Amino acid sequence: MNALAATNRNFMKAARILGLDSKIEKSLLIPFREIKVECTIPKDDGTLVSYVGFRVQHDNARGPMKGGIRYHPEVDPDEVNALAQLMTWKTAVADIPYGGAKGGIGCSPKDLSTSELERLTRVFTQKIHDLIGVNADVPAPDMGTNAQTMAWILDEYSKFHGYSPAVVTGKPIDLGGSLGREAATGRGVVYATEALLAEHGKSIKGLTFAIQGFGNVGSWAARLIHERGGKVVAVSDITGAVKNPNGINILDLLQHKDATGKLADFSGADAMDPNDLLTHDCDVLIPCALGGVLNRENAGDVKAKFIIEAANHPTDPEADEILSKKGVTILPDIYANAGGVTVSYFEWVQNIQGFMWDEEKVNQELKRYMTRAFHNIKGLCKSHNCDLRMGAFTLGVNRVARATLLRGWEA
Ligand SMILES: NC(=O)C1=CN([C@@H]2O[C@H](COP(=O)(O)OP(=O)(O)OC[C@H]3O[C@@H](n4cnc5c(N)ncnc54)[C@H](O)[C@@H]3O)[C@@H](O)[C@H]2O)C=CC1
Ligand SMILES: O=C(O)CCC(=O)C(=O)O
Repeated sequence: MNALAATNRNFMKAARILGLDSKIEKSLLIPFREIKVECTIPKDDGTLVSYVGFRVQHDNARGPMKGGIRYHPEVDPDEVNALAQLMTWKTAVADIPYGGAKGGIGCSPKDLSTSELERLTRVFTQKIHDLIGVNADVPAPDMGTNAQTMAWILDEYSKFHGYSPAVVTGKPIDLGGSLGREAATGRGVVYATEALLAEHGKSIKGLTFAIQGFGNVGSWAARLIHERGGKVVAVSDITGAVKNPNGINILDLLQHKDATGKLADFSGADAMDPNDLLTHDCDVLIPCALGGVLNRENAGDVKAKFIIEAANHPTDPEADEILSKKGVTILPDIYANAGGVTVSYFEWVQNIQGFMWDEEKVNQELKRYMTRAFHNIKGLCKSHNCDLRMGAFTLGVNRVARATLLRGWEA
């Protein structure tokens, strides 16, 4: 099932549990605005090449729209639409004053030079600058983008609108980025995991973890789990996969990856088939890469008892059903990976106030927001007798529906 059909299905299930009327349902499902732009840039050799960029602004009932920008060859309008909708529910679950948006460019960032990436980002910003803004829509990094990408957007946007650091989050610290934002999604994943495990009388220490994706989210989650005494027994990324039943030394693996650009040939672990990562023997599985990776083909073979959805939409609804029948507990994306956008909110607040928080305060507040959201979700699981995904969806959808009604937008 494609990402949009799956996301709509989860939304409809939540809407039924909440008893929303059909007018509200429709108003919440249809995106506020969908933008598609052509971005033509000269390559370093002088030839022209065109890319298609998207920004979907899903909903702004609770505040400015918020969400990352992805650079990946498989970016398509339906997926961006689904990811924008997920952002609306995610910001509401985290209870931060935002709506949802997402953007992307269909390109392969690893095949572009730094100057080509800069030109592409600047052209994309020129095409969307009048539709984003500090109080309208605030982009951030996602797969294939990073703090440097945000710096280029900030600079290009500022040429049109004056210096506006709060127009993007996930910026470099030197340009008003927040301490702790780079690690925030992975750190939030770890706080969420701790909250879930505590409910089951367990802790990270001594449990085994398999992690798919070793970029921003995966590498930070792995490092913090390792720090807490969890055993990361398998890690994969686009370059390959490694395993060690006694636990991989993540700091050494990070050094190896930095030095060689790949996971393979790491002396502290054995090579494994990346296709086996999701079904590897472990207590906790953390997908931190692409969407739709858990599906009806592999869900039956998953060995983990807990899945923490650090990636967006890693679990297809068919896999959801199979896994729940097997008794696997899934912590859903719109909660589990909300740490990134939560610290993005702290960054935006700091920029607007012109005041910088220290990292300890950022991490403390992040933990408070993640723990509060977990207890809010559990409360709804109890009252609606539903799983964690529906607990999170009903929490987010209800908050957005209430704001929509209060603003008189239901007609
Ligand atoms: N960066 C952020 O703050 C947030 C990211 N997310 C989600 O987390 C996921 C990862 O994002 P980032 O870490 O930021 O991206 P990234 O670009 O930093 O890293 C992506 C990682 O996935 C790996 N990967 C790509 N294709 C793969 C494959 N077929 N098999 C195994 N690994 C593969 C890459 O090699 C890389 O290690 C995405 O789903 C993103 O939407 C969610 C919330 C916030
Ligand atoms: O930090 C942000 O604004 C958005 C992060 C994001 O794209 C996500 O949570 O999926």
